[in-house]
Amino acid sequence: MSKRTSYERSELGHTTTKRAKHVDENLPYDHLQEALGAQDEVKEVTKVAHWFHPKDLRIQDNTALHHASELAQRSKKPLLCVYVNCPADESWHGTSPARVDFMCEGLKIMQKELKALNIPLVFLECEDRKKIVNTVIGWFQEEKVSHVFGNYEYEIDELRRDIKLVKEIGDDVQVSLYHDQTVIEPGTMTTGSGKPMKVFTPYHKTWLAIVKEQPELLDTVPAPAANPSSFKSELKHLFDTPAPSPASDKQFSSADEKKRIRKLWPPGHAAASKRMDTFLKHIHNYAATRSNPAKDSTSRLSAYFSAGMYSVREALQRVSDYNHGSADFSESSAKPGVYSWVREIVFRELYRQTTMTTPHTSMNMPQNLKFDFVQWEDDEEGWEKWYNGTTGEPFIDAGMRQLNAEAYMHNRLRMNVSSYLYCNLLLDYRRGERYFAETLIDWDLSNNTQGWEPSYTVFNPVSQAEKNDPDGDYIRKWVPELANVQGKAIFAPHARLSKEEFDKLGYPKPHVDWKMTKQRCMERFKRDMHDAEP
Ligand SMILES: Cc1cc2nc3c(=O)[nH]c(=O)nc-3n(C[C@H](O)[C@H](O)[C@H](O)COP(=O)(O)OP(=O)(O)OC[C@H]3O[C@@H](n4cnc5c(N)ncnc54)[C@H](O)[C@@H]3O)c2cc1C
Repeated sequence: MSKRTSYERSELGHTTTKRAKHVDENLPYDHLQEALGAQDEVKEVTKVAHWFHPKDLRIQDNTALHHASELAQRSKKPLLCVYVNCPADESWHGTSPARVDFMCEGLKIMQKELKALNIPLVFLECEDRKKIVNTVIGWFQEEKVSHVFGNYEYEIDELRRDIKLVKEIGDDVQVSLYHDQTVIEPGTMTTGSGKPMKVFTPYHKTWLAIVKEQPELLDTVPAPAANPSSFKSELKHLFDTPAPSPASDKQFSSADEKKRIRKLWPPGHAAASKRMDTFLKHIHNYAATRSNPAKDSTSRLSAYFSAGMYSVREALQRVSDYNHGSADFSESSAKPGVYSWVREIVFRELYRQTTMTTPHTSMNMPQNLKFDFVQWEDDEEGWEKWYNGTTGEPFIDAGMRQLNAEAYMHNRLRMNVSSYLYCNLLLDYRRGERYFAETLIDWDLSNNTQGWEPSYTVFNPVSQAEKNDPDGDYIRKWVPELANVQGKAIFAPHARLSKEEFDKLGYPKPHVDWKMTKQRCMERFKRDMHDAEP
């Protein structure tokens, strides 16, 4: 993948902890609610538009699109769809070439699907991310749109974008936003004292109870109804605007790479649905095998959820059908595979709630602000070895090589390589977080920032590999230098083989001593965080 490995200060840069706390106390989401509530109702419908964002790229079970369609049908007015392509926004967020290509191909599929319903999907180009709102408002005015629909995005910049939209769109256009990314609306699950829940175990328990009580939360909505065919000629100028293609800094490094990634990750709702079919055939094994990366037994649906090509409601509907029609996904009622998979979806739900209710997590700041006081090291050699997968720790190197080859990494490895980066190499975790964003096809700000949230747990890559890759097959697959190493030596070849045997492999010796660097990390965290006052 043609990707960058050194980042500008502004890309990793972050605000002060004081400012972070201020933002948390003045939620952009609340300001957006206020702005939406202050709008006058626009009674006369001229045209209805749905504005797609990079997280709702599907026409099936798309909440805002469905409501837009209903209004258009009721008022017998045309439904139009729009997407603003802003490469500068993608670069700002660090979106990977694989993900940009996946989205561009997905948009082409949607344009065709919508055209078959006589609904145009118009692509607007915008060079400056600060001008996205003005670009789209200009188009709404040109097309005399009276009602705009969209789904919420919970990251701070996107909430601010929508605040600007509502405030600047003018009195004769009404904006309506819907919750679409989750089963339970973010922000609504609160503790006894009315604060948003942040701890997984109680959140999970409550989530399971709510969904069991209200299985209708998993109901899906139909794709939009067709515009009358006469609109096809009336709105001729809106059909077939050229779909965006990846910008020059988002190109694959070779035609081979493009072919390989596209084969691994075919875009669109139909491809996601097929993947779900396959996964349901194996879901019974999920609890037992999900942590073994060699088994590759997880759903690999994350790219589809993160681009919104598949809705979690639709996925959970399918799981509920498998679960004998029941939305009781608790440990005591559901099969272990079902319980365990839904639990991961609940992590995803909690992380969206956290993004919305702790907005500083979208600002390159750790959730626990004390981690912002840690003095990180400048081990450039370690950094280079980490991203190339040549640290000399086989499990870490296998994970990083999978990431570089597939634009995806198994969850167990994500946990290990992140811990290795900020604990053992003691490098700023934000560098790894950004590298993930610029490489993963499934990059998702909520899951990525919260996956990278630093902690005191230091994973031991040798015992982790012994436990989760017991036969060493995952390591053998991704680190071919070790393909012929037998037995337990595969997990720590430098320590477990003779010097002569090791030297023949052409594999590097460990860049750092794990035990010593664990100790260094504990001392550093304690030293820098103990008296820190965010
Ligand atoms: C450091 C780090 C960074 C991560 N970055 C991302 C990211 O950018 N995008 C992303 O989608 N996930 C991220 N994850 C979470 C997780 O690794 C991936 O969602 C998972 O590996 C995707 O594979 P799958 O679809 O086969 O998952 P499955 O095991 O089939 O799980 C089903 C779905 O549940 C959700 N999910 C699974 N695990 C988690 C988790 N730990 N946290 C939140 N949601 C989860 C995903 O949407 C996933 O598709 C990260 C985890 C870590 C530790």
